Formats: sequence, C-alpha cells, structure tokens
Amino acid sequence: MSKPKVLQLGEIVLAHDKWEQLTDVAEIVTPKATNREEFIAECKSGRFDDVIAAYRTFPSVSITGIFDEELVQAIPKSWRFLAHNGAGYDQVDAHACAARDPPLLVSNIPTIADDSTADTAVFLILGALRNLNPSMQALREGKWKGSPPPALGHDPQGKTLGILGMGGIGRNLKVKMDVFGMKAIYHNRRKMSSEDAAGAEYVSFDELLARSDVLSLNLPLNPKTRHIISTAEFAKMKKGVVIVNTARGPVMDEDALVKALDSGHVASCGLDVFEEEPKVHEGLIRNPRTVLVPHMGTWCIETQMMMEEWTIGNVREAVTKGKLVSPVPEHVDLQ
Ligand SMILES: O=CC(=O)O
Repeated sequence: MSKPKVLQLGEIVLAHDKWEQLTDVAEIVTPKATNREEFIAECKSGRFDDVIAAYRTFPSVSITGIFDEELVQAIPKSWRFLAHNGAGYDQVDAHACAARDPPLLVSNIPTIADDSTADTAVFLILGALRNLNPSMQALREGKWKGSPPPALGHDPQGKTLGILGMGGIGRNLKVKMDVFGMKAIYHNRRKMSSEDAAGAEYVSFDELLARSDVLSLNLPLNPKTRHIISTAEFAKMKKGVVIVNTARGPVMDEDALVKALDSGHVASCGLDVFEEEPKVHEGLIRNPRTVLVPHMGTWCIETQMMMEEWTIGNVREAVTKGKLVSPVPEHVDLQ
C-alpha cells in the first residue's frame, strides 16, 4: 500500500534524522515550483493530489506566497494539515484555512521560540540604549571609537520597559530585564493575572506609550496590529524613547519611525524585523543610532533544532493520528 504524502515547503536545516524517520509513515514530496504562480499551477496539475500534510518554513513564502484564500482554494482537498515552523504565522490566513471545506488545519510553535527571541530583544535593548552601533562600525573602519566619539549611552537600571504584547516572549523578556534593573509595564487587550504577567504593571495603551523609556514590541501581526505604532503613537511617547521590535516589521510604520529618529524624538532603535523583508528602509541604514539584525531572533542551533523537531512532530501526528499537537488558537476547536 502506498504511504500518505507529505509536502516539504522549505529546508530542514538541522533535524535531518527526525525528518528521515518520517519516511517510515509518509512519502515526502517537494515542489518543483520556484514562485507562487508556478506553485498554484503545480497544485492544480494534480501533482500534490495525495498530500495530506505539509511542513512549511518562513522563507518558503518565496515559493508559495501567503497562504490566503486563493492558495487555500487551489490546493487539493486531500491536504488537511499545515505545520508551520515558527511562532508567528502571519504568512498564513488562519481564517481562510478554517473556512475551506474541509478546513486546512494549521499548527505553529507554541513556546520554544520564547527564550531566543527574548534574548535577541535583550541584545537590542542594551545595544540601542548604550548606543553601541556607531563605535562598532567605527572600529571595523579602523577608526577605534570614531572621532568625535559617539554620544554617551544610557544604563538600563531604573528605566521603564514598556512591553506591547505580554505573551510568552514578552513575559520571558520581562523576567530577563528585571535582572538589569528595569521596571516593566505592559499593555494587552486584557489584563493578565499578576503571575502570568510576571509581576509587570498593566497600563492602558496610551499610558504605555507615555511612560516607556524603552518600548518593546512583542505582539503578533494581524490586520488589527498592522501599523499599531505610527506617527500619532510616536507623538505620545517620551522624547528620547528607545524602540525595539522582535515581533514583525509591519506592526510599526517604518516611514514614521525613520521620521521620529531623524527628528530625535526616538533616540535609537533595535530591530530584528522589517516591514518589507529582506528590504531594509534606507533611513534606518543611514542612521548610526539604529541596531539592525536581519530576522535572527531564533537563529541558534538549540532553538532551530527544537523548532524543526516540534514541527516534524506536528506532521507525524497529522499523518498517524489525523490531528495536530499544537494547532494555532483559531483552530483548536476545529479538530
Ligand atoms: O520569527 C520567528 C517566529 O515567528 O518563530
């Protein structure tokens, strides 16, 4: 009897053994397509007709494009599960997937990415607060600290850390920054128990903007959070605020950020994510006070291994048991 098919969308970087073991229960197929148009044509050609589950990575969006209604309607009905290797699943329209008949059930990585993403935020907070970028750049250009030396930075001790989006990563970051003496406040749609918020103070959105010395964005990207930080929000912040984003680029209006940096209202920023990755706004590159990292939040061996193994676990569960281990919240009640 032939095995069910699993479609591989993107590379397996580390968990080769676990992926290989999947062939005990499934046949793995890979797309020939290199862009969305070709991928949709390949779906319609019948080549994926026996696929029941797919493994997908963030960069595989270059092959498939967003999993939106058009794509979800083009894939074969046999294809019932989509295991996403990542915490944020903004490249997948969970509502369009749920609305398909039968639904395309989606899973993500629930907590595995919390530590490494929060660690990246710690690095960006310290780098941006201490204004480390100009001297790092000067050193590589053979100019030691540069002449004149860069403006003095600030200590984190005693400063207020505002966390927009107190989920697993926000909470992890809060606990880590306690050690640096920062006082955390947060805003979510709903106030959490003190335990879930790790003791951070709940404030309104406007109060968060007004009180933060460092504002960290830790919320998912969706139509409601797109450009949640823009010109009007920057105007409500303290002069000299530091902005850190390890969530998704489009939660912040990058043009507005560049203007706020140029005017000096925002002192500096630390960014791991950008509005149009891999494109980076020229105004961020030319500004020496920005600390910029090309979406490396989870790019470390231990975390990548765990993320891949977890995602493969979701694929295996789909193939062998017809369900997912960690469906996205919108799909929990669908399986
Ligand atoms: O960006 C990384 C993730 O969503 O896991």
